Amino acid sequence: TWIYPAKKLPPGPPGLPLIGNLFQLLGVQRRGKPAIVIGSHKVALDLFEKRGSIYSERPRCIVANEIMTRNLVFAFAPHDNSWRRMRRASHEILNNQIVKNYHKFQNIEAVLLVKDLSKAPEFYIRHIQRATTSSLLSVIYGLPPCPDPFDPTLMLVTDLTQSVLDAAAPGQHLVEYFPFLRYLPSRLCSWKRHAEHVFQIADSVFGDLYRQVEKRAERAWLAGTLYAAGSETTSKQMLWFLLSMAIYPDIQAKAQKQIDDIIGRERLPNLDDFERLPYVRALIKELLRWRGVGPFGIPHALSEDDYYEGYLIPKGTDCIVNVWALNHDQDVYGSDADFFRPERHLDQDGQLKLVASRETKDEGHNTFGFGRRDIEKRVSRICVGRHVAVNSLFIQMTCILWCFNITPAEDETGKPIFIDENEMIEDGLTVRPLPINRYKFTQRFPEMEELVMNVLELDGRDHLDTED
Ligand code: HEM
Repeated sequence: TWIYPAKKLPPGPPGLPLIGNLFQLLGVQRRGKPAIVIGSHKVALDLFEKRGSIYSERPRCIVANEIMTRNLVFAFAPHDNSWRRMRRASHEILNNQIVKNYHKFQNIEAVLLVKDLSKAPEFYIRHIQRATTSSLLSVIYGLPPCPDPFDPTLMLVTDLTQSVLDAAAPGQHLVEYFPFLRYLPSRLCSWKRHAEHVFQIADSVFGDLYRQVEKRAERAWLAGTLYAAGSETTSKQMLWFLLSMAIYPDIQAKAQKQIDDIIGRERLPNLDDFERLPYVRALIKELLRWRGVGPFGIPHALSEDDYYEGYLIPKGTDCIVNVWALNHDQDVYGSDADFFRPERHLDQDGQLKLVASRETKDEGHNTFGFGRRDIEKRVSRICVGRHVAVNSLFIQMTCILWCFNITPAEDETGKPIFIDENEMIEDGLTVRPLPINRYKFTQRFPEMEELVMNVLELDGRDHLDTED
């Protein structure tokens, strides 16, 4: 990071690292590319929402976008007509109204999830990935649930998504700063061979999935993008949920009390309970705020010169938001912003309320990114899958809390292991908790298994036994 030399450009940090600084707007250079790092709600709102039409470009990303996915993943693609077509098409199938049609898939996946957790809790990460990914297979491709947590296609899509996320993280490859390296022959560059290999595999996997439902392969990558973008993010957010429940038992107990009061023990929760469980919804908002999976979101870029507060921001500038800092801003969330406290999203009657900042809209966090909601079909880059994501989180979390008490696993001496909420693994653009086997799932009442099997039987899914 260097200070940008020209006087009228935003001020740079004298030797400060990029992450964690408290400036509202920093002008920096990343190996010759102009960039700004935004650390304030006001600046993010001014630039990405009020001036969204020119701040919705994506930075050029040679490896992730041009080689690995040939501009076909619209999440990283330029803000052009092809992006507009794909954005509009995904809005049509993922908007707030239409997502109600997917409740049935999400409900049944959550029931399969708790069944898997009770049978083989040691594979909790795979169970969560399976449930999230499989419900997206149903939403996007109309395919039936995939019961096997080790299904080769699901595992391949997880690996492909990880390769793209890694390659898209700022600073991963020298070629992003010296674009002429792109023209070196593949045999001389392992990064290029890897990127081309990822493209071949992804093209064949997405093509095969798409051909199972329709012959028109040209939309295979659009569907593949939604599938890949949604599965990794939502599963990692669920891993943070398990961690938060294990280390905040009082919050777990409050959520369970509301679930027990409203739903009782005679039936499992489903997505029709959404409005009736404000504490669980506040818990989701708080989870996305406190440990959002994307600490820097996806960078935007500026498509024409702009002046802001007297500073020139040149066309082509990369715009990175320190989403983590915004989500932990004490001016917005108070002096306890670093703590996990769902109550901050509730009023004195226990109903959801807007947290202090109008900039976060009704979401109460910035983890789904930026852009105007009213014109999101045409301009905005805000996460197009956020309604499906919140519904998946809601039903998976509610079913787990209804069935189990989540506690830290015990060590060989029988003592609960210590789980550090600040330890995390960075996977390119996303973060997740450490993957050690660290939770105990204790059934809350004996009739649980029978009720779960009844639901699966009624749905015709009782034959889906993952142990086979
Ligand atoms: C907890 C879950 C999720 C999180 C935290 C998340 C977060 C994000 C973020 C930060 C962005 C970038 C926004 C920006 O540029 O300002 C984004 C974009 C996107 N998300 Fe999500 N997402 C989640 C789930 C999903 C799901 C379930 C889907 C699909 C079903 C999805 C599809 C997409 C797509 C396609 C984009 C690119 C939008 C564009 O560039 O126009 N996401 N998401």
